[in-house]
Amino acid sequence: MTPPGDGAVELASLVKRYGTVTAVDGLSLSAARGAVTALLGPNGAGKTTTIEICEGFRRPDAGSVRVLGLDPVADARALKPRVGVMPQTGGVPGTARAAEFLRLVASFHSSPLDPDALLARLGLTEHARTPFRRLSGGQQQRLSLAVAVVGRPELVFLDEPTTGLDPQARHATWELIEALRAAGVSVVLTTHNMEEAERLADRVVIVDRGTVVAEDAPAGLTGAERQLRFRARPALGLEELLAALPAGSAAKESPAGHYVIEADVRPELLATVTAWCASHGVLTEDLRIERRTLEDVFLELTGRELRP
Ligand SMILES: Nc1ncnc2c1ncn2[C@@H]1O[C@H](COP(=O)(O)OP(=O)(O)OP(=O)(O)O)[C@@H](O)[C@H]1O
Repeated sequence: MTPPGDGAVELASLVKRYGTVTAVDGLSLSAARGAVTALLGPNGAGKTTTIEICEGFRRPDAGSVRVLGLDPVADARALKPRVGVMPQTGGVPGTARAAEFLRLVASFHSSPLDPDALLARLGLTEHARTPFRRLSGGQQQRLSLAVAVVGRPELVFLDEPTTGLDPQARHATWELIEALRAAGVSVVLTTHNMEEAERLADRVVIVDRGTVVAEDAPAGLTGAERQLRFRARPALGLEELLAALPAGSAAKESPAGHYVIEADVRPELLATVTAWCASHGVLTEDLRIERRTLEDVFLELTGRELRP
């Protein structure tokens, strides 16, 4: 096995089974220090299990784990003050009042952030005295995020930090994550939000069936290839249009009335498509040239079928 690198997180050939289910199946990844690494993957892909192994909450059945160069289980005491954790749910006792609990966590650290300023930043000042279990789902998540970062950790694990948040809270969370990155903190997060991954991540790691299927910077994954997209009336004769395009082009309608042409996008291609539309009495709307989205790449790599 190759020796681990010096990333904030180094995983090599990680395996975790729950009975007959292999949740993590030989997963290797390196999350660079001072960078935001986003794990994307369908439901059940093994993201949470992987993060929980990094947090020392679960032991792998095989493979190696290094977090800030240490073993998350054997070196748990050394890692605790250096690593912040925001679990997918919970993480705070139900009866704990928001501000009291955050101040308590802050008191365990040598140079914490100001808990009240953090509550204000995450829009929780009005709920400072509310017990955790009485907070709304989105407020609970924001408090969990505050708890994860109040100790000025070197590394934070955020499991779906913005799922279920309203747009305001989502943007406040993104800004906080950007500020962490600017301060040199290493961030490993999971998300199902492609916009979030594109906006925040230095590196995106796509996980499927317990293993990494692609990893790169967001722009590296979406590539330089471009597509032509437009809207028009449903059920245009795509085969006929395709026949007019250069060999190797592809065209699809999904959903009805939304067309994508994947081809070498040059001025001549645009001219051919618009000429074909004109000769068939088709008025195109929103005709545009764009890169593949991260969601396109994600669906290509992981397929469209629902996961059990
Ligand atoms: N404690 C457990 N006992 C048994 N099976 C489990 C346990 N935890 C997770 N699994 C199974 O392991 C697989 C991976 O789950 P995991 O929660 O790691 O996926 P995930 O990628 O985080 O999914 P999601 O996007 O839905 O949060 C799933 O098939 C899940 O049902």
